[in-house]
Amino acid sequence: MPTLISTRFLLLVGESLHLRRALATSRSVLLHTSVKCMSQVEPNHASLTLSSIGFQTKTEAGNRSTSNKVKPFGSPSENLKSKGKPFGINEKKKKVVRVVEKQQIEFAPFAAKSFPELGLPHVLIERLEKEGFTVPTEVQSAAVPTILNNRDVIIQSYTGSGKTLAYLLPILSVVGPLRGKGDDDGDENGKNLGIEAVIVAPSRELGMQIVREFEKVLGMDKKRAVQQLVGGANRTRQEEALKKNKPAIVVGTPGRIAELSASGKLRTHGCRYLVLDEVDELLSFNFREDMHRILEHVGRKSSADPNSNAGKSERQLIMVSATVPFSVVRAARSWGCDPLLVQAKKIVPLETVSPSEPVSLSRSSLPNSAVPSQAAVESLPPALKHYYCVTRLQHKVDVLRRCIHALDAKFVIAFMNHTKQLKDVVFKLEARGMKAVELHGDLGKLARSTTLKKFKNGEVRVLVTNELSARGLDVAECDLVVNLDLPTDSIHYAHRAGRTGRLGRNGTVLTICEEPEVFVVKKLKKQLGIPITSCDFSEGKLLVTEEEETVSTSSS
Ligand SMILES: Nc1ncnc2c1ncn2[C@@H]1O[C@H](COP(=O)(O)OP(=O)(O)OP(=O)(O)O)[C@@H](O)[C@H]1O
Repeated sequence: MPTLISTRFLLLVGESLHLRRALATSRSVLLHTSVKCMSQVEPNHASLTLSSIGFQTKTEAGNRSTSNKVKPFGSPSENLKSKGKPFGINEKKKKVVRVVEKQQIEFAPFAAKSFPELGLPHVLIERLEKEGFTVPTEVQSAAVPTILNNRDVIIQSYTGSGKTLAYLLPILSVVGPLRGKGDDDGDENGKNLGIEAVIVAPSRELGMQIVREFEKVLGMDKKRAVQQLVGGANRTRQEEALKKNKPAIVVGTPGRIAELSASGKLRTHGCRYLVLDEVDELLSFNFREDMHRILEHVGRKSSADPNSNAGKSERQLIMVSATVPFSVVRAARSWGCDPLLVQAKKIVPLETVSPSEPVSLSRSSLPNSAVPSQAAVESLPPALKHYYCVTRLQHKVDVLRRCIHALDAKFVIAFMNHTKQLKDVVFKLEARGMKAVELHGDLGKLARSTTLKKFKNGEVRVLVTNELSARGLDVAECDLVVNLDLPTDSIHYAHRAGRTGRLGRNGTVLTICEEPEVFVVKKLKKQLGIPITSCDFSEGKLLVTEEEETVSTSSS
């Protein structure tokens, strides 16, 4: 079984950049062999376990022998070295290759109890501890070792389950100042490695939030390793910062990244990671041209370079969303290299996902009378409570106010479909003594960030907004989401609802609708496989006005 053995090689040679790059160059061939190898282990395309793709936790190693010094297969140094017969490595280096026997693995760390189990570098774990991150979430337990093992992935897990750290941690294990090996500013020779990771997000708010998450883990003194490149901000200043700070990681919106790349100010051909956060949104028509440029250029050798495999992908592609329609699966198959679908409790090759069994919510695959699938349920945090209240259009804001009082909600996000109506709702709430503020894309960058800050600080109780805030916005304390207008489909419902109940917290979602719209709520209920209970508000209390229907969920 030569292919299986080759994927278990550990190289004893130093971890030079050239070696890493060369290893990366050989990815497509090696990943191909590893998938072949997996199909032998899992002949019926059953869910893969981390162990079946070559991971072992420290705990497991420790259980066998306290003197066992073999690191988990997921640890960054081995990952970079365990690529079998690397392309472009000279014979001398090949001779110092040693085979480490495959460890017997009893279980996979899908619910790891600590970050060290995931094979992250010590320095990174220290930083996580300082910031209060001690236990990985389920999706982090599954995704971190998989990404460290250099696999292209789609990470799908419900809103607020910690998907950002799920890709941020393996990236910081390999690039930037906290990586496993090397000095702060570059490779072993102090040479700057250029941009090594590009993270793309569909909105400025989300882009800036991802930057803050990186900065939190990097710490004050190393935060210049990441730079934001979002639209709406001063482009010249961003260009100057790129030159001065020489960041290893950039996070931005498609337009600004594509613009800077086209102008030659952002060089990403040598980039090792391309992350598409909220990938289903990035696939939308609006971003088509910019995404095309990004996918064609980031981590791909220029055709002008005679020594390169022009256009050949060396980058590792990481796609992320709570909702993964089949269009994303199709796109991932063509952009990625044998991608895996990583969910909280299972990892499967994307090849095994079919349109009839969607990964999660899919417009096309959920007919009107769709029976809810387990996958659909997986887009929403389990602890959320869903209600709807029927009223006339002119009374909607009053119902909103009564709901806030009844639930004593402190951080409320109210969604509407049209920007022009936001101001009116803010005005009505303020007139009734409730502090509110509007947030939408027509506001300037500064106004948007000031507004968000006010909401996060608790200076205002209600954020009245549109679809702009539905994706990714992370306000941990948000305890109530209200749909003042119906979302256009179940995907939009899921992302709006996901602004509350983050990371296991409780949260309530209320949809306020008119009588003729009730059938839409019932349709959402079926598609999402959740109870959405009819309610009313009276004497400062929430009253359930309908027997909760039992919603059957297929547990396939
Ligand atoms: N292991 C952890 N321990 C404690 N807090 C965590 C952990 N992982 C993530 N968090 C925090 O949980 C919050 C939600 O994480 P994140 O925004 O990454 O969720 P998400 O799954 O990407 O949500 P969405 O789908 O809405 O974008 C963040 O504030 C993050 O800092």
